[in-house]
Order: sequence, then structure tokens, then C-alpha cells
Amino acid sequence: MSKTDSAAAAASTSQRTAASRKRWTATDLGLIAVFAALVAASAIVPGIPVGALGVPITLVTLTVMLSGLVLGAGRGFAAVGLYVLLGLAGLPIFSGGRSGLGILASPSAGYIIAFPLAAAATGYLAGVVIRRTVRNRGLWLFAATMVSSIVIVHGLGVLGMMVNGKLDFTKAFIADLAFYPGDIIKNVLAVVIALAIHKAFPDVLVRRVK
Ligand SMILES: O=C(O)CCCC[C@@H]1SC[C@@H]2NC(=O)N[C@@H]21
Repeated sequence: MSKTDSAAAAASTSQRTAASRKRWTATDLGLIAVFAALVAASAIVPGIPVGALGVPITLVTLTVMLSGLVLGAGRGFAAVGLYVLLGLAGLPIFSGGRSGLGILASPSAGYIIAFPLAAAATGYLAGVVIRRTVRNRGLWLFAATMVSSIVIVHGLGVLGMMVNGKLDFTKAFIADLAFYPGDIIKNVLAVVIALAIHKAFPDVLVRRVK
């Protein structure tokens, strides 16, 4: 094969790879459905209501972070977004078996709106970590979950408690602090599970983002 032929073949392969990155395959759609179901299943595990507003400690933050860590930004957002949409449409998959648009007027609303965004942010940061690090990857992935948790989940969660729960900023901030210990533990678990999945199935994200 001449140099020109090899260059053309390489260009066409790289175009195909770029195209396959953009378009979701049937496997991608299957993974999105599976992770949406996983988030819903984690919401069925009874939560522990905390404080005057009764926003629960829930396993959902674990599966939301796991969706981002395993699927990356786009598919993570789609999986968790699908979960939220199905709940808003009436499937009883929010904590305590709640559902419907009324949830948007509840003190949990900020957290629920934050979930797909947090999965996307975690997925984006996970891609950066996988591309740029070889050592201490677990620690960097944990940092990624903490950044999206603090900025997006807890940021919007506090806002939701202020708007719908009629708390001032200090009270909402203090109410939200109760969730930190559990969320840190769940983020550690999400990273441990994600690393095992990345090792067993590198095609799901690791080879995809490199
Ligand atoms: O009502 C729902 O379905 C959502 C509940 C949201 C609970 C939030 S998520 C972040 C923080 N960590 C928890 O364990 N609970 C709160």
C-alpha cells in the first residue's frame, strides 16, 4: 500500500471512530435503559427522612454518580434524565414511591433536577480523569464525584429547600449538611464499583474516551 493509500485509510478509520463516538448504538441505548432502571431500583430502597422538611437520605446519589462514572457525560445524562422524566410522568420511582409533576413543588425538587446534571458533570470529569491519569485514578474519580455532588446536587438541593421549603439560606445549608457523610460514603462506593466495571468492560467508557 502506498503512503497516500495508508494516509487515506487512517483518515477514514479516524472519521469512522469519530462518527461512532457521536452516534449512539443499540448497546448505548441498552446501557442507558439499564442504568435508568438501576437508579429507579435504588430509589425503591426506603430512604430515611431527615429534619423538618423530611427530605430523605437515599441510595439514589450512589447510582446517579455511578451512571456518570460508567457511561460518561452524554449517556449518563440520558440515563438519569430518563429516570427523572419517567418519575415526572407518573411512574412511582421517586423516594417513598412518589411520582408526578407535583414533586417539582416539594423540598426535594432541587436535588431531583440536579441528578441528570450531576451525572453529566461526573461523566465529563471521569472522561478527563481516564484520559489524563494512570495513577491514583480512584482518588481523581472520587474528586470528580465530590465536585459534582457539592456544586450541583447540594447547590441545587439547597436552592430547592429555600424555594419550596421556605427556608432561609443558613437553615437550608444546615439541613443539607446532614446529607454529606452519607453522600461521601456513597461516592466512595460508586468509584469502587465503577473501577471494577471499567476493568471488566473497558469498551464501555475507558477505550471510548482515549
Ligand atoms: O425525593 C426524592 O426522590 C429525591 C430525594 C433527594 C435526597 C437528596 S439527594 C442528595 C442528598 N443525599 C441524600 O442521601 N439525600 C439528599
